[in-house]
Amino acid sequence: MNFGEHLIKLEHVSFAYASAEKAPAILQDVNLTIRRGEWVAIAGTNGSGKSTLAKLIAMLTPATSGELSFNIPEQPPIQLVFQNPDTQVIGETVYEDVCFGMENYGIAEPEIHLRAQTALQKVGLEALADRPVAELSGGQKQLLAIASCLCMNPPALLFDEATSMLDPRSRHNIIQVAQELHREGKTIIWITQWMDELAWAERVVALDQGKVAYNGSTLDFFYQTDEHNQSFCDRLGFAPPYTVQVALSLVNKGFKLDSLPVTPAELGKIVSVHL
Ligand SMILES: Nc1ncnc2c1ncn2[C@@H]1O[C@H](COP(=O)(O)OP(=O)(O)OP(=O)(O)O)[C@@H](O)[C@H]1O
Repeated sequence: MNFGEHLIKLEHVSFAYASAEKAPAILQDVNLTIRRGEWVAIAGTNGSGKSTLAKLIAMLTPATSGELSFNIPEQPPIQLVFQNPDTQVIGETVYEDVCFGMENYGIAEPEIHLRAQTALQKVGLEALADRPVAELSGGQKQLLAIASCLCMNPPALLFDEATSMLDPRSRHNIIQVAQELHREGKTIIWITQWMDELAWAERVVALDQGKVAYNGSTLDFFYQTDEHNQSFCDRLGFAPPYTVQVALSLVNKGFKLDSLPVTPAELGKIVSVHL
């Protein structure tokens, strides 16, 4: 797949907290390019530096050394969806909340209304516009957080473990909304510890103790093995998603699969050829 020009580029970027001078840097010599329209997943164990990298990419904190360049004329360039939607909710009602950021940006009233309606529709919350935010479920609050981001019309959205507090149905909803936004051309940066969520990404960047341990295709992350028959996913200490486990088990039993799946739908298609 061909992506547009680079949106964000990190060259030899390191980050250390001033308060932890003697400890190793949280991010070490990170080189990374994110292109316009791409879906990049950033994975890694607890403490590997994912959220720190998110803060740098979102310009919330400066790097200690190295260079970050942004090729984003739009304002605001990136919007973030955090793990806990309660940290992002400000308004009393759904409608008020979704309008808050736009008011702060000085967007004119008729435009605010139009954007709010469009964004709420996109995440399926239009019927709840007058509902107090306090009465929303966690999943609905997360959809509201996404709607608030969309109102600002950023070219890129960064989801920092945005599904980790949600039940499977709400998780599915959020992923579907993100997929739709990606189809519309938004750049998606998806931070996660859920290996099955990597399936939607075009590229996986895996962090290990602050360093980029892998930067490549999702397929290779799960299926390319070293001399010890360990994939990148195995080496980072994660269990591969169920789809990959089933495919590997079929291959081990002697099935010749035409291609290797990362999503359940791909697995279904491949297996149906053998029926
Ligand atoms: N304010 C701080 N001062 C010093 N060290 C910090 C601070 N905030 C985070 N750290 C350390 O930075 C490291 C990376 O944290 P970060 O939150 O980026 O990791 P993460 O991969 O997002 O982890 P998780 O999956 O648990 O959210 C951790 O070792 C953490 O303890």
